[in-house]
Amino acid sequence: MPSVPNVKLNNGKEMPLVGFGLWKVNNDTCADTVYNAIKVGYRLFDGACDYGNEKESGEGVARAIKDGLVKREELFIVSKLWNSFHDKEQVKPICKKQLADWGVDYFDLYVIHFPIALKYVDPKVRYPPSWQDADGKITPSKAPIQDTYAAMEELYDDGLIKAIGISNFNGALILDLERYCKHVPQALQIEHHPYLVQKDLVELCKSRGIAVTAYSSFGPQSFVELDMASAKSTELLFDNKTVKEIAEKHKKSPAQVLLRWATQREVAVIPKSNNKDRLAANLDVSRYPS
Ligand SMILES: NC(=O)C1=CN([C@@H]2O[C@H](COP(=O)(O)OP(=O)(O)OC[C@H]3O[C@@H](n4cnc5c(N)ncnc54)[C@H](OP(=O)(O)O)[C@@H]3O)[C@@H](O)[C@H]2O)C=CC1
Ligand SMILES: O=C1CO[C@H](CO)[C@@H](O)[C@@H]1O
Repeated sequence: MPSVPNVKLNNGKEMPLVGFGLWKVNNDTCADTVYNAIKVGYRLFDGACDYGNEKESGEGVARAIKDGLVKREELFIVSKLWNSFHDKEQVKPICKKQLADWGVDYFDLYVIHFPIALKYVDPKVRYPPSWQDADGKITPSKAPIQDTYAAMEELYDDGLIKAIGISNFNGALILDLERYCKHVPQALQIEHHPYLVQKDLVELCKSRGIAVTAYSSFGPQSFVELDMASAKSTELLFDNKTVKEIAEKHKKSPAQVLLRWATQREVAVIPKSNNKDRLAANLDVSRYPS
C-alpha cells in the first residue's frame, strides 16, 4: 500500500498530501467506493453538501471503521459550507447536519466553498443545495464574508471542526481576511493544473503557512463527464505532448504525472475516480521531496 506523506498545517495538525475527491461520485456506488478507497490507502476524503453524497460517504466510512480497516482518528474528513448558508446564524446548523450525514462528530477541515453568498434555501425544502434558489434563480445574499468567517471560527473554537479552510479565494481576498480574522485559515482549495498554475497565489499561501490543495488536477478532463464546452475546446492534458513524454520516460500514466507535478510543488491533490483501478493508481504519486 503506498504510504502518503502529510502536510503540516499552521495549527500543528497534519493533512494527507493525496486524498479522494467526492464530486460526481455516483450515489449508488459511493459507499462502496469510499470503503474501497480506504482499503487501498486513502485517508483524506473531500466532500461538500452540494455533491449530494455525504450520507453515502459516511456509510462507507462507518463500514470501514466497523470492519477494523481504519480508526476515525486516522481519517481526514473534509466538507464545505455551501454558498446559501453564509448567513452567520445558518453556519452552525448546516455544519451539524453535514456532520450527522457523515455520522461523525467533527470535520478535520471545513471549507468556505466559494466567497459568494447566496439566498438561504431551507434544507427541509431542498437538499442538496445548488447555485439556484427555490425559484430556480441565482440570488445573492447580503451576508458579509467577515460574518461567515467569524461563524467558521466559532465552529473551530467549539471543536466541531479541527481546521478552517477557504476555497476559490484569490490573493486580495486572503489579504483582506487577514485584517479581520482571529485564526488564519489552515488551507486553501483552488483549481490548479498546468493550464492554471496559480504561482503567485501558491507563494502567498506558503508565506502565510496556508496549505494549498488542488482541485481538477486533470484540467478539462473533469468537465468531460459534464459534457461542458470547455472540455471540448481545449486539448486534454492527458493528450499533451510534454505530459505524455514525461509519462513514458518514467513509466507512469499521464494522470500520475499531473498529480505528481502538483505534489512536487507541495500542493495537495484530491483526484476523483469512479473506477477502481484509476482510483488506486492515483494514490501512487506522492513521493515527496525532502
Ligand atoms: N472547491 C471547489 O470549488 C471544487 C472542489 N473540487 C474537488 O476536487 C475533486 C477533484 O476534482 P474534479 O473536478 O472532480 O476532477 P479531477 O481532476 O479529479 O478529474 C476527474 C476526472 O478524471 C477522470 N480520471 C480520474 N482518474 C483518472 C486516471 N487515472 N486516468 C484517466 N482519467 C482519470 C475521472 O473519470 P473516472 O471517474 O471515470 O475515472 C473524471 O472524469 C472533486 O471531486 C472535489 O472533491 C472540484 C471542483 C471544484
Ligand atoms: O465543488 C464543486 C465543483 O465545481 C462546481 C462548479 O463548477 C461546483 O458547483 C461544485 O460545488
